[in-house]
Amino acid sequence: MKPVKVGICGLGTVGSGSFNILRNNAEEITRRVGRSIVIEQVGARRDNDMCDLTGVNVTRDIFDVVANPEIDIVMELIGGTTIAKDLVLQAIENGKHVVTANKALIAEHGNEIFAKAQEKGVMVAFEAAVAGGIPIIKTIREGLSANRIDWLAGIINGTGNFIMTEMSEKNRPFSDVLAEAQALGYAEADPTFDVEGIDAAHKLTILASIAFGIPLQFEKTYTEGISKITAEDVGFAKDLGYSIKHLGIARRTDQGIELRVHPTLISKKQLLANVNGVMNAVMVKGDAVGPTLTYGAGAGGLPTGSSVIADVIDVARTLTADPDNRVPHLAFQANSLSDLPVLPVEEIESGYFLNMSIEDKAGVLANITQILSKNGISIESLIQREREGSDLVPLVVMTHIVKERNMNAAITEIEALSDISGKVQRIRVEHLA
Ligand SMILES: NC(=O)C1=CN([C@@H]2O[C@H](COP(=O)(O)OP(=O)(O)OC[C@H]3O[C@@H](n4cnc5c(N)ncnc54)[C@H](O)[C@@H]3O)[C@@H](O)[C@H]2O)C=CC1
Ligand SMILES: N[C@@H](CC=O)C(=O)O
Ligand code: NA
Repeated sequence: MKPVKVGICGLGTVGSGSFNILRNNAEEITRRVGRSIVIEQVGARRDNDMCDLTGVNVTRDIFDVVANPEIDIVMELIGGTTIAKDLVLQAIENGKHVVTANKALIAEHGNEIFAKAQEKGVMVAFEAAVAGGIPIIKTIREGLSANRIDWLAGIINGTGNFIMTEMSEKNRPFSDVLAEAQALGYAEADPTFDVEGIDAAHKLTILASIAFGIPLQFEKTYTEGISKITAEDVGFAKDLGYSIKHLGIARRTDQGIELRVHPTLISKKQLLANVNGVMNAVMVKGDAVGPTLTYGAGAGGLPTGSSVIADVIDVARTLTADPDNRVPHLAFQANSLSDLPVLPVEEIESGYFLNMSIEDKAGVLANITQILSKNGISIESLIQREREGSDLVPLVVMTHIVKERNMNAAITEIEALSDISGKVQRIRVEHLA
């Protein structure tokens, strides 16, 4: 059989990892596909020392790749949402299948891209876009397709988890760990995407769409990063039996879909609480299967390349299939997507960990508990400690589950008390059962 011909656009961390996997595992891949997959052309601004480009047709203009009539599959590995969007739309227009690792592109422009791909009868595959090397898209879209998915929750940013782990286990400064994550190729081109939760929000947007059959709605995803978490928060959480993890959570409720990314306290007994470093893990709860957990490297050239090339293989195997019989891009048939609303964050329900600095005098604690009770919030546990050399002492309150709106009202009232210094630190708590 004729070989399948691919064109690689972008030869950075993921591009070079994918290039080397295709080269090094060529024989295994041919045995799996039934024909070989060859690199017809590479579009790169510059060569990459990690790749032996001897004999490879290299162009400095990535649009040469999408125009190349020999190429069946275009791999978009440049990142960003401007040139990458033009490139992918042009590839589709030219009848090429596309494999991408670009979560920002899929989360923000996927609805348009998939509509165009459907019109043209081509596939756009994006396993590498969520949780790097973990086959989570395939797991939800195919492995769990018999289930009504109730919720999913995951550690879906490797850089953030690496930073949190190194800071809490080795007391390393934030900026050092971030610099190391960048050197290792884990971070986004703009690392605030990792640190402020934007990258995780892109990924959660995609996961929620394929789990619940809703259009991609990145702009409605509630997003908080890890930058405001202090060593004191981590210490108190530990004393209470919890770890703080940056989670993406998507949950179906009677009112709609909760879609949120934020630091979260989870019991140390949860498997997720023990996912450290660059590793990612996603729990998915289906009505038939119950809870499942998928775990693996969330970033890095070879792990991410593993997902990119798995997609290339999938596309190569189904090149000749009738487009109507392929797995739909968003797991559900495009004309069967649901208009379930994404809930505003005030409507979500959660437990809360509150950490505040209060004056060490009679009556303050009573005022705080009264405000909480007035807003329908019941306390699960409470820690008050001395702080050496200060009249202000930390007070930590853990609450039972309550609506975010009630918690907002209580925090506003507490912050207005004269015996409270500064803001109340609020971290949500999840029990994931
Ligand atoms: N690094 C990682 O672990 C992961 C990255 N991703 C995604 O994969 C994509 C690529 O990321 P990385 O490989 O980390 O980035 P990178 O910055 O290492 O590589 C991107 C490459 O594309 C090239 N490039 C950009 N614009 C170009 C243009 N117009 N013409 C030619 N070359 C161009 C750059 O020169 C660079 O070599 C991004 O969408 C990223 O979000 C997804 C999962 C994991
Ligand atoms: N910057 C991302 C890369 C993979 O998606 C991360 O750290 O998870
Ligand atoms: Na993946």
